[in-house]
Order: sequence, then C-alpha cells, then structure tokens
Amino acid sequence: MSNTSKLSRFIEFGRKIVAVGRNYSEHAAELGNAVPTKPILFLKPTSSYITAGNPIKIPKGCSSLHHEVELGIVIGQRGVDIQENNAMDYVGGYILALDMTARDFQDEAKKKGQPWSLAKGFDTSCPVSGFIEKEKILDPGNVRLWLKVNDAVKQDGNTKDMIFNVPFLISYISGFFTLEPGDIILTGTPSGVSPVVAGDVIRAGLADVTEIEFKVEKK
Ligand SMILES: O=C(O)/C=C/C(=O)CC(=O)C(=O)O
Ligand SMILES: [Mg+2]
Repeated sequence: MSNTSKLSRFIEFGRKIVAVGRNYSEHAAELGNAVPTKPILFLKPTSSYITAGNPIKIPKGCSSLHHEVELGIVIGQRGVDIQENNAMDYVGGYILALDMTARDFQDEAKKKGQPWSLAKGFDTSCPVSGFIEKEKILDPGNVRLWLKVNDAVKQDGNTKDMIFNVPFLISYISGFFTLEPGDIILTGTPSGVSPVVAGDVIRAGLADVTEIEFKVEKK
C-alpha cells in the first residue's frame, strides 16, 4: 500500500492531534488576547474525531459551543527537530477540520489557570474532511478557509494571515513532540468564531478543494 493511501486512513492510526491557538491576530483580538510571540500548543484526543454523516454533540453543561475552521496538516513521515527549510518534506497531505470549542468551559479554565482539555477535547470536537492529497494544495500559506452556519457566513479567512506559517510550526512542534505519520497539526482559526446551537448546520470549505457539513445536536 502506498504511503498516501495509508495516510488517507489517518483516523485509524490513532496518532496525535496537535493544535495551535491564537495563530491569527484578528482571532486573538476578537477574544481579547494578546498576539503570541511563540506558538501556543494544546492536544486534542483522537477520540474527538468525527467524519461526514456524524453529528457534533454539544457536551453536557456547555452553553456556548463555538466553531473554529482550520487547515490541518497530515504528517507523512517521522521527524524530530525538523529544520524549517525542509519541513514541507514531512507534510503527507491536508485536511479541513473544525476545532469545536466549549467556550464557556475554556473561559472558566482560563480564569482558574487550568488546562483546556475539556473545552477542546470532548467527543465530536474534531470534525474532519477526508484526506486531501499534498499536490492539491500548492501553497498552504495562501489558501482560503470559510465557514457558514445555516448559510450565514461566519468565517472567511486566508492562511496567509497566520502568525506562524506551516514550515515554522512543523519545525517548532517537532522540537518538543516527535512527529509521526498520521499525526495532525491544526493550524489555528481565523476570526469570526461564534456560538452554535442544536439544530444548526455548519458548512465549511477550503478553497475549491473540499467542503464539509456537520449538524449540531444535544448530547
Ligand atoms: O485564548 C482563547 O481565549 C482562545 C483560544 C483558542 O481557542 C485558540 C484556538 O484554538 C485557535 O486560535 O484556533
Ligand atoms: Mg482552534
């Protein structure tokens, strides 16, 4: 089996999801945060993945579930301390993903200085598209990302506005976490995050490469 067809089954590998926070200055500002001087990283469990046809379930006790549309990098080969100048060799492909966030849980955690695991890692918090072959995205540093809730546009950004670009993120992250085939890096969300409620339908797209649709339900 080719490496590409193995990577297309990244969900079955059960590898890491490393997510980057506040990587777009307008998004940092809309939540009242300073622009970071180095990447902010957190992990989402692989049990948070869902694919087309499965609903996003609002976790118990959450009254403010936010959408965050993000470009995901699928790692293609193992790497430690990867240099920025050859970081793109470690990209096996891409996905379009939602970093669903229980914003009220996150706000409470932030106040108490606690981790974001519940806010970001609950079941169904990582809806994903199918695997996108590397060749389909010529420049991950210039690709449009959009998201609609019930046909109203909420997010419409471009990865060129990332504070830390894809090669830098791969290099930085691999200095702390060994990157392995099937790992995902979620590269952060552009501005426009907003709450969704049960019955809403989220649609999102990555340039003209892929679109995803997920319904929101009560747990
Ligand atoms: O600091 C906050 O209030 C929120 C940060 C995030 O949720 C970070 C992200 O996941 C992101 O920027 O994509
Ligand atoms: Mg995010």
